[in-house]
Amino acid sequence: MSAQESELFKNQGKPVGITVRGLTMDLYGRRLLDHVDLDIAPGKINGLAGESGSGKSLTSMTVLGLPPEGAKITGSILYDGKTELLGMKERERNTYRGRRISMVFQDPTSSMHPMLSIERQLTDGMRYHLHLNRKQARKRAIELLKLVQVPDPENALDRFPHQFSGGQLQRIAIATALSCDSRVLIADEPTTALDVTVQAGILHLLKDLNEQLGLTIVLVTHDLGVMSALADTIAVMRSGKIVEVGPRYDIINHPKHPYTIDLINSLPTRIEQRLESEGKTMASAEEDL
Ligand SMILES: Nc1ncnc2c1ncn2[C@@H]1O[C@H](COP(=O)(O)OP(=O)(O)OP(=O)(O)O)[C@@H](O)[C@H]1O
Repeated sequence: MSAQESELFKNQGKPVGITVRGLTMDLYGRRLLDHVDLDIAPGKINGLAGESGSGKSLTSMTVLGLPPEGAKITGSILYDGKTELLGMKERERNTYRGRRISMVFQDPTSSMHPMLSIERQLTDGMRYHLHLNRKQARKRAIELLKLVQVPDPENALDRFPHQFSGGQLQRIAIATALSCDSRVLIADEPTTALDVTVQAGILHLLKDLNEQLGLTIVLVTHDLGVMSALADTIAVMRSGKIVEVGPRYDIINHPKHPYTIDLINSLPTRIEQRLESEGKTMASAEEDL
């Protein structure tokens, strides 16, 4: 089933954006984020790039509402142009985390309990947030697994995380992230741990969810190859700051900041080698998506 055919996300209203302004974070006397301005555009795939340690995950986790303990944070994070998330009371924040904004990680098992069935992983959130009974939650879980194209959903619900491949688990993690109708999905290195064919399947799924459901996606990755295949816009981070932002084409083809130029220059060999091993070119890989 394609995302368009799913009944799950009907009546969701328009896509939602998030506006980050002047986001600054200090922890143990160290400045980790420095006046980050970021427009997460509604219904778009918003890329956030930069090498390891540049602050991508800290920015994402703060937007999700899970900054590190003890961090001093200033600035503004506006949900849908009107609701200030920063400084919101924890109880209210909880209704945004997982219900409006969700996240998937590089390692899908990091957000799963190894001893709980896929049904429990998928339905706990819905039962708590959406107040569904077990039967209703199971029905919705089956729909969600169909949406992310996990084969034989009924059977899958009775199994455990270790019985699935990395790619299938990432699909299940995406289904869980969307289980309570989130309108913004932050995908932090969602394909980094997967081999290249499985990677293409997950990227395809994210694009489908974005286009068909109007899901706003923040795609966080150091891999500009993944970025160039998927993102509408790219923001480049370095040392806790955004150094360059623009449409994907401009950033990939006409980068201005020396750091972005270095990132791009380190890209072609890696990507081309990877695609060549599959008998593909960059252009054909994009057509595949
Ligand atoms: N909980 C924490 N306590 C202290 N420092 C932290 C914490 N989390 C991140 N940092 C530091 O903040 C900086 C940015 O880290 P962050 O994880 O956001 O980078 P990143 O760009 O996402 O890289 P990676 O892809 O490796 O996660 C790094 O220097 C990191 O060491």
